[in-house]
Amino acid sequence: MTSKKERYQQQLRTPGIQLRATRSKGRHVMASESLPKGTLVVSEESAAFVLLKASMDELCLRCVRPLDEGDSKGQQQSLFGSAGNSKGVVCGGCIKQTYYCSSECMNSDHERHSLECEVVRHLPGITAMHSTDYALMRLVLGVLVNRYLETVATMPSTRTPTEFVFDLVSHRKTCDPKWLACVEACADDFVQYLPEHLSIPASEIVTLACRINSNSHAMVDPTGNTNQEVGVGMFPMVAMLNHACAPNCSFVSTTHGRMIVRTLRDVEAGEELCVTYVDLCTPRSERRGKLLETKHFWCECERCSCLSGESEDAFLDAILCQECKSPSAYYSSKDGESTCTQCGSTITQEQLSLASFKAEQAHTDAHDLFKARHTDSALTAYAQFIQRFENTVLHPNHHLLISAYATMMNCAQRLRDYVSAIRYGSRVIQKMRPHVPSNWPELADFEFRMGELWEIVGMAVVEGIIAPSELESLANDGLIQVQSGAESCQEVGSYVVREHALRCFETCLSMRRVAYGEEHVRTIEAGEQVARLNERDQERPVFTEYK
Ligand SMILES: C[S@@+](CC[C@H](N)C(=O)[O-])C[C@H]1O[C@@H](n2cnc3c(N)ncnc32)[C@H](O)[C@@H]1O
Repeated sequence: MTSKKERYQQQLRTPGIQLRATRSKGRHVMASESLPKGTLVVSEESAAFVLLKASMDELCLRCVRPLDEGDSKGQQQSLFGSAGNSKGVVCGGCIKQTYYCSSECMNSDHERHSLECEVVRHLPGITAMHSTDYALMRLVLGVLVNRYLETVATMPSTRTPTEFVFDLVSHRKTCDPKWLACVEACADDFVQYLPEHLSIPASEIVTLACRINSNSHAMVDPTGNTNQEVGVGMFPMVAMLNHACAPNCSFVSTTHGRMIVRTLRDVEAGEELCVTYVDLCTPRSERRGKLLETKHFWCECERCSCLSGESEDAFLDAILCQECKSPSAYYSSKDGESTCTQCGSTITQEQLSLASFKAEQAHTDAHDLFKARHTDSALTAYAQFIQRFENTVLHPNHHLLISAYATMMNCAQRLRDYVSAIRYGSRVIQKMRPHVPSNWPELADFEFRMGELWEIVGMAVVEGIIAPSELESLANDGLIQVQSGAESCQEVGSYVVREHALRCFETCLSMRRVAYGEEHVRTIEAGEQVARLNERDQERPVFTEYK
């Protein structure tokens, strides 16, 4: 008989990586030898996963491919009754909640789905009645079904065994009581519908829901086209990695629902391998608050323990000194008064809070317009926000500015103002870089988008749609060398594509090789762009439009 620890270590197959457990850190993953950047730490198939409601009729529940890529395109068939979708194959038994790309996928999932179908049918009603998350309860069901199938398995499975899910921390005692009360009421109804062989006390359903809540991972668009979250799954080995606000690893989902963790930089033997559970560009207090609320611990990582002024972290929510406006200064607060670390001028705590509040309010107003798709008005509101607060009130690396420029980039792209989108995008990269590790996947995505934008702009110049003089705003920002004026549109445009688009795609490629690995669809996509531009070419650019 192998011990539980050995079974865990067998799952973490990578040499040089060890699972440890201590009182202060709980279980965690260590590098037992030095690991170069880009080392695959874990590659795991979920113990169970579900698709979010918005993706349910877009992706196959079996292979997670888009439904219209399956061979049953346009067919309407069902193992359980009538079907009503023009894409893929739908189960009529649980009424538009389970779709497959092909009848092969449907048939191979039949044994599993037949165990859950009846409960799934009632799930929208049960979860709505108790204000409980549908995906959470469907994942509870998925785990129970997979656990049952493991006990009767005749076929070897590549999935991580569900026994590891039942070992994860639940934090049930420290959960939000209101949330817990809803889940408890929901569990009471839920167990009524469970078939006999899945039967389990309602209280255990609640603990399982808490485990899922504390340890699940979002799965993103498997096509690699967007960062949209499409599903959520249980990856118990990935869940062994603790959090740090300056992580040395990141996790990304792959096509077909796997989750992989890779090192982002060279790691020394004896270092703990960590990922992040929160957005790294949010201020320390926000990160800590979110971790406390959702993961039930107070973050004491190196970045959070750094004293103000010793790290860039202090600037994420810093108000500029109203006297000296120095970007290397911040207000140090004591006894209700804040003193500038550079010039010593003081400001009251109320004045400081008011300045932050006004900036946050203006930012929220602009963002609301964006969400309502009033793109022109949103862009105007953001421009006013920038004019009013950047360099006067907010520190240049303030998190609201990062978020504002990222949304302005989206707005400009929606409005097909690609030159402005480049300007905003370059600000995002510049402001984000100090707060994220090298080879950070999100930063690589921005580089890719910048590559696309530079190529669009370059080709538009070649074709005379954009005059070279229109690039002046980029030249003023130091983003492009000013041309002498003697060059033709063809020369200027080609220069833009070669020197800017290609460089961005190359940067993205080298980052994704580390964070995603050579075989990931996103690395391949970046490699293809580099190869295409290197071979260049008179063809028009192929780009995905931002919606
Ligand atoms: C996904 S699990 C990580 C594995 C966990 N240590 C275990 O023993 O199962 C997340 C939980 O680990 C703990 N944790 C993760 N990172 C931590 C950190 N930096 N400091 C303290 N606790 C942490 C918290 O209890 C958190 O809810």
